[in-house]
Amino acid sequence: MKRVGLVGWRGMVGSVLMQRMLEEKDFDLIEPVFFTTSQVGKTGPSIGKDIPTLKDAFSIEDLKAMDVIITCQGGDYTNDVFPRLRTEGWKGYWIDAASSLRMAEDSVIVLDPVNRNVIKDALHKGVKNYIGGNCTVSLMLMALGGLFEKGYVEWMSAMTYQAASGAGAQNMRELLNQMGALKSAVASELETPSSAILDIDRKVAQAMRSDAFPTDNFGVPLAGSLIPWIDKELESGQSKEEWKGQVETNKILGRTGNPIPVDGICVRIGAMRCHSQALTIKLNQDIPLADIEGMLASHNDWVKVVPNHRDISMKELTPTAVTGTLSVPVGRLRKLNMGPQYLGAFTVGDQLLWGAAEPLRRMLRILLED
Ligand SMILES: NC(=O)C1=CN([C@@H]2O[C@H](COP(=O)(O)OP(=O)(O)OC[C@H]3O[C@@H](n4cnc5c(N)ncnc54)[C@H](OP(=O)(O)O)[C@@H]3O)[C@@H](O)[C@H]2O)C=CC1
Ligand SMILES: N[C@@H](CC(=O)OP(=O)(O)O)C(=O)O
Repeated sequence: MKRVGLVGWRGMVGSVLMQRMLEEKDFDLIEPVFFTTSQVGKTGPSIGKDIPTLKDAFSIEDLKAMDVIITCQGGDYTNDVFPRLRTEGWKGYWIDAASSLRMAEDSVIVLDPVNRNVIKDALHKGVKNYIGGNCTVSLMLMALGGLFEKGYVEWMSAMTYQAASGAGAQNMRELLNQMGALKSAVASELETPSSAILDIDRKVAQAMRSDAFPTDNFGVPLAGSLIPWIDKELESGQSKEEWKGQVETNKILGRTGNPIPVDGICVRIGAMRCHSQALTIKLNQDIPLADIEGMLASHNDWVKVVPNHRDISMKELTPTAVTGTLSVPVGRLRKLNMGPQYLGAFTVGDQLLWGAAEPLRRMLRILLED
């Protein structure tokens, strides 16, 4: 049995990974060893079998004893520990949720329903580093994999509506506290049906702009508003989240030259853990809509084509419908006014499942099969 070290299993992404590994009985197939940066020697999680107490996630000696390490601990941890482990001669497989190593030459971005061939090729060539993709990119490819697989995408623009969870657990709490603060600011008016809506609106705006509004994590209000910037600012004028769209999509698809252009604007909105994206796709030929729907629907087991009608879109193509599930609905599919090669689409996905944890545990399964 492979000895698999788990780092970051207690965090938000790590907890979702643990839940999925338990559901899929992954622990039956491995000898798990749990690591921590803060609780060395304490009892590990309950996984239905005996495990050693928690080991030090900074101990290169302990980490070196692993055949595989899966980490959801974050980029700072990766940047610190990974180079030291490799310098010390560790030859095991590194599976990571953080972005640090994604664009490295000796790594593969894993999303096996889309790039199983790229992963398999890399394994046979001896590649040891397998990194989960950016959540918006992975969710977009799960939805549109059918079109990319057939080579029909000339370029794509993604306008995103990203959930609070992408910024971290504290940000999810802050979003809810902001919602609560807004409700409290107008609680009595809301209970009085005759109160004027513009007075309510003025009080809400005042609350959002007041210094007392809870913004320690986001820096600005999100509830009742939005944030049109995610991640760092780049010289190109893109946010780093927007930059990832093209480079990661092309790397996942295994395209080395002649990248498919992908660009857009990434926006944080007040959803909890589902990212949504409005996509404009330029096809390289005029493909009938029914064929496009068929290609998308048959690409993988999780994508679901939602017919382009009002009621079903409102019910099934939303964060409310998708949250906590592996389903990736794609809908609002129609040819745009710009011409028959221009396709509009809208997709939603849980950014902690297919956007973060699920590709990692599936990579472990591929290693166990290999
Ligand atoms: N959030 C996201 O959407 C995505 C995140 N990622 C990557 O995953 C990394 C981890 O993200 P995320 O899971 O959100 O990070 P968290 O902040 O939830 O967890 C990170 C670590 O913090 C420590 N920790 C300290 N206090 C607590 C506590 N009260 N509860 C739980 N853990 C605690 C744990 O380490 P210990 O047990 O060692 O103390 C834990 O592993 C990110 O840095 C990013 O690189 C990737 C894709 C999406
Ligand atoms: N940047 C994403 C979350 C994330 O962690 O992305 P990455 O894994 O590319 O750093 C968001 O804020 O929604």
